[in-house]
Amino acid sequence: MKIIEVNNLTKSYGTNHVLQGVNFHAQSGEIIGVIGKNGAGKSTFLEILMTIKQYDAGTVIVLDENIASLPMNRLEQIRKQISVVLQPTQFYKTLKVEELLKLFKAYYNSNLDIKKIIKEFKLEPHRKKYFDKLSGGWKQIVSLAIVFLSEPKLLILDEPTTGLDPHMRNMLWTYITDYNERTGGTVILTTHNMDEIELYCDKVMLINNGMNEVFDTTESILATGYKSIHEFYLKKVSI
Ligand SMILES: Nc1ncnc2c1ncn2[C@@H]1O[C@H](COP(=O)(O)OP(=O)(O)OP(=O)(O)O)[C@@H](O)[C@H]1O
Repeated sequence: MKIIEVNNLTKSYGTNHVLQGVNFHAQSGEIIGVIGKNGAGKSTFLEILMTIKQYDAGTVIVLDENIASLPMNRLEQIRKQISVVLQPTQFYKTLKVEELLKLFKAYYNSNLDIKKIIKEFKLEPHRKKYFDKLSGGWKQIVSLAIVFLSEPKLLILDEPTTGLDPHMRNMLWTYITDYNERTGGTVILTTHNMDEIELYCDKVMLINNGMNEVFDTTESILATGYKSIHEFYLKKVSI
């Protein structure tokens, strides 16, 4: 199955030509990091893959379907197989963490054990707290725990580790890699943390000047002589 295939993708906001011919593909089971400087177009690219943002030209195939020509009911079926990190909303104010997880477990018809999720995401001390009263990092952790409840085929995460302390980052990556090994699910994410790309991603796409300047395995990039992905990034991208 073609999880994702993107050819010659372009997207402009007025005269700001953000994506100018991006080519990208993701196979089942891959973990791919999308990198680039602030404003490079990473979130725009991910939102197009999530099928929530219009694009100007090119082909975008998600889970074997060309999303340009799909009727709304088919698009909805595709969206059900994709998980994205939910933004905290007003709606969560009235719910405690455990209640929220139970609600989404029912919504996703998930077989996962809430107690296990609470343990794995280190949420025991917070399970009876109102979501709204949590710190930003813990809200992020709860949002991520909800994402995994759906056991998606394709997981799209925009800067999932931003704002998390080192232990929580480590926990999240353990969970992502475990999910990936267990279910064969594909993960596409953005991060500004090059160590995470080097440690955990199979492939990396660098968006620079609107193009996928590099799209390769982290191993191949390092084999060309860079000491680290961090060094690769600094040498490739100018301020
Ligand atoms: N809805 C929008 N309307 C107009 N311009 C937008 C819109 N969304 C994004 N942009 C612009 O498109 C460019 C790319 O933004 P995007 O958020 O995709 O970049 P990014 O690589 O994710 O950046 P960052 O690393 O800072 O999060 C920026 O110049 C931004 O100002």
